[in-house]
Amino acid sequence: MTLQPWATHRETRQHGKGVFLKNGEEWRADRLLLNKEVMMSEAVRRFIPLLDEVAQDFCHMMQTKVEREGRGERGKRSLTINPSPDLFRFALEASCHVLYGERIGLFSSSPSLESQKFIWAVERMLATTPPLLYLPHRLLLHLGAPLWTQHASAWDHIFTHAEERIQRGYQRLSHSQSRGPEGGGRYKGFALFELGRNPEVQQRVRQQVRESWAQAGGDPQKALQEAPLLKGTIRETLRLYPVGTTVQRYPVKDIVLQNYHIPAGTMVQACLYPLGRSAEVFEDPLRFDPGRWGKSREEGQRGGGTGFRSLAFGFGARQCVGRRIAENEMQLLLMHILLGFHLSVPSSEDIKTMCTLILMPETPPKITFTKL
Ligand code: HEM
Repeated sequence: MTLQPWATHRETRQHGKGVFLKNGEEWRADRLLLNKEVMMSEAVRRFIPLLDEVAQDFCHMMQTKVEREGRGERGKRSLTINPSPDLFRFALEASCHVLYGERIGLFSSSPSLESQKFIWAVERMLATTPPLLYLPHRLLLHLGAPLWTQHASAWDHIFTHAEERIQRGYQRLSHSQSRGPEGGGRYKGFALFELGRNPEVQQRVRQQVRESWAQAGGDPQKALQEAPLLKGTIRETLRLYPVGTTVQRYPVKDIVLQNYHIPAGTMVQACLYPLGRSAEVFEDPLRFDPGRWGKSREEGQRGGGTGFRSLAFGFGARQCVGRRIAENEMQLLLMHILLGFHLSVPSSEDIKTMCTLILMPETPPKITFTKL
């Protein structure tokens, strides 16, 4: 698996590498700057209202949709849909609002051509990445494979879109070349599904959210702080459905792991899917229980006392730089959905998943939204 052709293409286009592709001191300097912009508590305080605005707009859009297309008595209508396309738009709209300080209008019934093209580019880029990672690049070039051309032009479009916005003077963040919205819609779908098929859990989370929202006086950050089950829901979702399925490291010196000698430079991967479902690590691992994360670190969980159980965003200095954006975006979305809708599922059978670049449902689950 190689990222080299992508890195070379970016160099040709003078797009720079970004933290994702850099290493060593070069990486550290950029990363420290980015941490200030999107990871530190001051930055989080600044961007939460932006995410909250998008989450509330998403729910208004859903309210209108349920009212217009749903069944049942007016004011209490239900609509069963595969919400993935809407959630994907939400993830893009929310990330762009934070990164560029600009809304791109994806909830509109007729988004601008520019926004549509941006969505197509992101979709195209995501769809073409997995095969390109595993097929020999020279062969693809030799065959004149359209896959690579499509991939490269999708990235070009994403960069142009970002650069235009940055040029317009919005200085939220220098373009991070993020793996950003990847998977953004996906794990939200998994979360809605688990809440839908676990009505008691859903009710418990909603109860906490109602109380915290009522007490927060419209301050979204305060509301999240007082509703820890929301964060637990995210962790629980990513435990069972880790969108990035592995975390990788290359030890800088020889180490011994579980009595295996690992030479320096060997790629070592933690496989998050089996980890999250292991009875050696989590008590009753298949139970969706957001409350398990609120308990003291070791209570209700098995194994030694390392705390390295929630690894979906990686760990340490190289952990996901978009983590605070993704966590808060998701919590705010769930908060507003739970305040406005009851969720249920037409089928509570386990979702079959497949792993391409990220973990995806074989068939996205359908969710019934009923207005409260
Ligand atoms: C559910 C959402 C997301 C998940 C599960 C996720 C997961 C991850 C993981 C596992 C890593 C590797 C961490 C490590 O090796 O320790 C990573 C890195 C990264 N992520 Fe995310 N990510 C998400 C959303 C985002 C968002 C929204 C952005 C940007 C806005 C982003 C930008 C990045 C970047 C730039 C890196 C590379 C950081 C570096 O190497 O310094 N991610 N992500």
